[in-house]
Amino acid sequence: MLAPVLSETLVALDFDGTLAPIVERPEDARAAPGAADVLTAISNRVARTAIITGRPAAEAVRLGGFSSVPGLIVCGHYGLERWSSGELESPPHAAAVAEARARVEDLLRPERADRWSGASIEDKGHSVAVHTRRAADPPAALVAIEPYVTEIARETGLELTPGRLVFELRPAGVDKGATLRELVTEMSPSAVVYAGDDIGDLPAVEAVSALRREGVTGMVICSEADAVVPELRDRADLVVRGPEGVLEALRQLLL
Ligand SMILES: O=P(O)(O)OC[C@H]1O[C@H](O[C@H]2O[C@H](CO)[C@@H](O)[C@H](O)[C@H]2O)[C@H](O)[C@@H](O)[C@@H]1O
Repeated sequence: MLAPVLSETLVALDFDGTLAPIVERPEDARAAPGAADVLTAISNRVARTAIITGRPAAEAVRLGGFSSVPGLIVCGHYGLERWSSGELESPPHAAAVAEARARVEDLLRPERADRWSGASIEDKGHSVAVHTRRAADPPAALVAIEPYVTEIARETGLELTPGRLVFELRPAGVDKGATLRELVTEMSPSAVVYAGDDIGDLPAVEAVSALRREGVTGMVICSEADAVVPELRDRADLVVRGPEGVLEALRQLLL
């Protein structure tokens, strides 16, 4: 399907769960073995390769080992930041994030945290994430903490974004769909491939559907990581087993 337009294709990829296996501690995540080589091979054949991630852009480059992938664009914080050719564009931090961080730190004090004991904060600068993967009962801890982080989001004017055993508090108005659209506007590709695994990837999947209606060839790859997001799996053209499966699908595109 893509072979005739491969050189005019934009390949956009999520990071955690798609290029990097899910691990217990966010700081321990690394791209699957061979990921940088596959991205290099892809970049040499397509119009553009991009990563669109909830991570800070420079962190995704570092954890992935992607600094020398030719022409790679990394859109961090869902598109708030952009890294390319070693240069990072990043707006000033929103003041509301500092307030949210203090409120979350308070929530996680041991004397308040009985129902989400083991939950941890990830301070991402432009946003704050609350993870429950290391709680005794991670899904129950996520449910228990939800009303409290919802209240923090409401009071600080930040957006609450759910993910894999995580809630993120981040500036509103940016999502992976809008960011994918921006890249398409800049590059006018004939085809778009998007690979993701989580709820935060759904706006990009929606953007691919809209692009198809406009005549752009689209392909969605769903990475089934440690859990499945049915709305994503049901809309995917290809469902693969985690980052290893994503890399294999990308290799197949080159054949
Ligand atoms: O858009 P992504 O690249 O998928 O990033 C989304 C969030 O991923 C990270 O959290 C997830 O992966 C962690 C490491 O495997 C895992 O421990 C956690 O449970 C997952 O939710 C990252 O920590 C967040 O900052 C990203 O926004």
